[in-house]
Amino acid sequence: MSKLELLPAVDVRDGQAVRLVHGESGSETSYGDPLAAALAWQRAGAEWLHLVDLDAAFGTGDNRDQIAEVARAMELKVELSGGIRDDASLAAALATGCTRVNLGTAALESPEWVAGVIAEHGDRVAVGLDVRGTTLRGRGWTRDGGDLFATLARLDAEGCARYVVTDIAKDGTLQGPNLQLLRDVCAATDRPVVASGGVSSLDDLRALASLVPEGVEGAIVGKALYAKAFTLEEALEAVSV
Ligand SMILES: O=C(O)c1ccccc1NCC(=O)[C@H](O)[C@H](O)COP(=O)(O)O
Repeated sequence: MSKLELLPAVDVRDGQAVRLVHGESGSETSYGDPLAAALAWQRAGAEWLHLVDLDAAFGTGDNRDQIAEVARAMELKVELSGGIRDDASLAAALATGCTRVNLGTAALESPEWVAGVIAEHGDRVAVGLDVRGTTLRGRGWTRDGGDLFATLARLDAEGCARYVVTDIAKDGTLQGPNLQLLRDVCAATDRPVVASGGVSSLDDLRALASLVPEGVEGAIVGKALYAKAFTLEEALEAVSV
């Protein structure tokens, strides 16, 4: 059985590594220099980094140069997210050498463009399914964007390689992941799923690891690492079996 991949998160707002609560703009706690945070996760043994440009996601500017600097400095695999919605932002994201990009809003608002991107870039593209209940949210999670399962069926038919599934109600709250949502998504698709939002403990990671046979491939971990609920070394050890 494959082990659960762990993706420590570096979310960048106004040039700083931050964590939000429920993804809400204005709820930031700052954790300093994004490059320092990313290098710390790399030194601790991470194989992946989940790197988010929150300003690009919210439409309040971007941290494109800094994000590119972080991505280029990494030896590990990078999943890049936030505000990738057109040819220019996609080209800039791919040019960082990241392993894959995560499309969110575009999958809801520009389905034809996203279908073309999936057809052209295959496994280098994941789609973020950010939900409240089973309603998708776009534009930095501020606007409704349709039904989760209808969108999933469309993206599956278009050949989407992978989904990053976030329960917004859990994100940044340290309340544990929404395991039922993940089971439901895994039951609806044969594509791998990366779980995001709410991890609070090593037991949460073990619970997510138990869903690997159902299709959960990885878990993004943000707040718990910054709040020192556990170390990344402990997390990697917890999911190593
Ligand atoms: O990923 C995005 O594009 C995004 C857009 C708008 C708000 C938040 C966004 N991402 C947040 C994350 O990816 C978090 O780092 C991740 O869900 C970790 O959550 P947690 O472990 O609960 O801190």
